[in-house]
Amino acid sequence: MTATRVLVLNSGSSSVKYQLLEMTDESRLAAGLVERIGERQSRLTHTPLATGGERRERVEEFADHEAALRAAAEELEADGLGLDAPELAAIGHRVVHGGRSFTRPTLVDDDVLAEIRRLVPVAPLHNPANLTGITTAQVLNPGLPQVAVFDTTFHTTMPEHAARYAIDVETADAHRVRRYGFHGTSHAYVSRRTAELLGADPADVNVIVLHLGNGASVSAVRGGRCVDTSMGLTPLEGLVMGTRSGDVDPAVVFHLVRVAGMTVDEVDELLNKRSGLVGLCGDNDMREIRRRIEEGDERARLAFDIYIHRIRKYIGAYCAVLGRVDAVAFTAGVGENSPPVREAALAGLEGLGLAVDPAANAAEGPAAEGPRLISPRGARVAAAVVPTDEELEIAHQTYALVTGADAHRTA
Ligand SMILES: Nc1ncnc2c1ncn2[C@@H]1O[C@H](COP(=O)(O)OP(=O)(O)O)[C@@H](O)[C@H]1O
Ligand SMILES: CC(=O)OP(=O)(O)O
Ligand SMILES: [Mg+2]
Repeated sequence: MTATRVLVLNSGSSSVKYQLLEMTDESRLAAGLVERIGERQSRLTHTPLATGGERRERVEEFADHEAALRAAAEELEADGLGLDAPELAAIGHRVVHGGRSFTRPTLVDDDVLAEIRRLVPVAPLHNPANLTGITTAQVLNPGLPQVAVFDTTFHTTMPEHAARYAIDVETADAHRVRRYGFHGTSHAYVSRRTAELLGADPADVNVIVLHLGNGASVSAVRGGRCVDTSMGLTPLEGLVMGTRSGDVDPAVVFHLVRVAGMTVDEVDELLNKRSGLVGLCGDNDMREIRRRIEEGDERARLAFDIYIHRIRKYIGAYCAVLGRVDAVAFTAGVGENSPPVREAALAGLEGLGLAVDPAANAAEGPAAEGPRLISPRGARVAAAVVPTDEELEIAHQTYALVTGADAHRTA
């Protein structure tokens, strides 16, 4: 029997998303999510898509990522899709930080694991979870190929003038301090799909991709290659995010340590977990923030305005970086689902050739599924909503590596 299936694991700081894909037709056989890992009431939801069965839910304590993955494996097993099924060709893992070591998807061995572990200090919320995903899967099926697909890979094409910080070169190099960028799998996939939406070859298209999820980043993509992105040494730089501050004057850190008496770890926690939208208004879910704004809540309004202002600054900056922009693409949880964010991000930018068609932007139901344009006919720069699919992209990369096939093109 030929093994044509790939299991994809996307382990986040407190959640694991997984999907089992049949690569011959790109169908999804099962999908699931374990949330609130480490809390008393973790929740697993599992949808057995192959059988058309009912969605199942388990609310219980999953103390860590290993427990969460074992539970996910049990659910797959219950559908006859366990990790020892002969149809399974490999497991593809999202790994957030690959430093400069990994410029392509990589088959995991002990050296690869050691390198991912070495990078934990620059992705403390993400790489430990990714490592646990790999080591747990290795225990569950020791013979199965495990492939690491890195968030940083797509950004390794950034030129030195975009990737370097203007700090002493020897110090920076000694400690590998530079801009790496993240969400690369999403930026790669969405920029390619945007070119397809325009009916153009990705090599001929310049795109600004706005990945607006809980973590958020923007990239400037010229002819299919990343030339700049907003995240840096770690996923903290750039846009205002759900709980992360994005750009601040680095002296804020010295000030809080010297004047407020905080420890470096406390400042780290402040900027990563108690800042961004949650720090500004107490909520990080854009739906809730919009609801509060409708009720006249001033703190929610200001948080929204700060969030949008930062996005607009990056759009302007990346117009200058690219020189010619063909499209601005919105993706991820907020980018795909929030018409007010898209409208506010592009309002008044006609001078840059950007505009939003209100009806297309607000469309709901079947008209709002899949990649679509939201700019008016004849706009100089296309504005688009292009749903990301990190899992499909990771599955492609993984399958290509283990079968020796070409990873693309996707549908
Ligand atoms: N219908 C919606 N309207 C507005 N925002 C939404 C909607 N659905 C999801 N979101 C936003 O998307 C975020 C999650 O985005 P997602 O890309 O799934 O993030 P992550 O992968 O980082 O967990 C939520 O926190 C919420 O702010
Ligand atoms: C790198 C990063 O920020 O990832 P996420 O959005 O999944 O937190
Ligand atoms: Mg995400």
